[in-house]
Amino acid sequence: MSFLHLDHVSYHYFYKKGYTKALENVSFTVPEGSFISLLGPSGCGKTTLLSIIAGILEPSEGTIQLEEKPLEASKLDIGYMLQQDYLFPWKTILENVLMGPKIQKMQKRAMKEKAIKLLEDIGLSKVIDSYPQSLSGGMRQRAALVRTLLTDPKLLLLDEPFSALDFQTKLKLEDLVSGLLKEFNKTSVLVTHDIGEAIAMSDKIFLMKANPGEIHEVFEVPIEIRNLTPFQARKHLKYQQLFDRVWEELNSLESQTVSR
Ligand SMILES: Nc1ncnc2c1ncn2[C@@H]1O[C@H](COP(=O)(O)OP(=O)(O)OP(=O)(O)O)[C@@H](O)[C@H]1O
Repeated sequence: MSFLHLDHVSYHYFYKKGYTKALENVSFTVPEGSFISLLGPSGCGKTTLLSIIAGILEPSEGTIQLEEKPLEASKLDIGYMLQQDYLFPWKTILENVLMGPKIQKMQKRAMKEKAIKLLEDIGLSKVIDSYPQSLSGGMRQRAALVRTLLTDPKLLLLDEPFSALDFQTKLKLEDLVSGLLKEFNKTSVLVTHDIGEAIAMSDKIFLMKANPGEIHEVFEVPIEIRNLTPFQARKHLKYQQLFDRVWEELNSLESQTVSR
């Protein structure tokens, strides 16, 4: 079943004296339980596209369907994970993950138990009652992930969630997040600048180009890599081969953008 479907989506930002074609004719389908990445040079419309899927921006043209219903009619919960963790410094980790209007409306005791279990699973059992400022960047991002997963969204939108972390922490978190998303059969869309991350985590990569923002090429990640953890995937020969192909294409797109 097509879980998420975009049909000829365009988005234009208007100013007093003109407009920018941030997205032009973007169409693709994401099956349930799969993980796709949006990769491309700066300004190709990745964040705009994610905001449209989240329902924050309305497309200038085209339609979006979730579970075969128009996005605006869908009751589906969408989770968002960003580069910044947005934890409140005056609340403990447990209080932070239980924040949010949706969680507040749910059964308090059951949610608290679920939150503690998830925090334990993700290796944060010792810091449940600590404040965010005493945690490392990776721990804070793990807490933010728990907050996102707690409402049990079927669709997860990840906007460069690992880009502010050091390399080692990022690799560990990629494995953790990928494992959890597979276990709970989530459908995910990741925005990233990192080719390796896109290959190691995704089923498919949509390489975008700028001016106007379009899908330039779609790369299928070989099944041999998809069955591995992201860390193991990075050591596979097929990972290297795909890395080289995507690198070459991205480089040529970036040089076209610079020479404009
Ligand atoms: N609020 C805005 N007003 C006007 N133009 C905008 C606005 N936001 C983005 N744009 C323009 O739309 C285009 C796409 O921007 P977007 O931020 O979606 O790209 P991106 O691929 O996410 O970029 P980056 O990788 O640098 O984050 C760019 O040309 C950008 O300058």
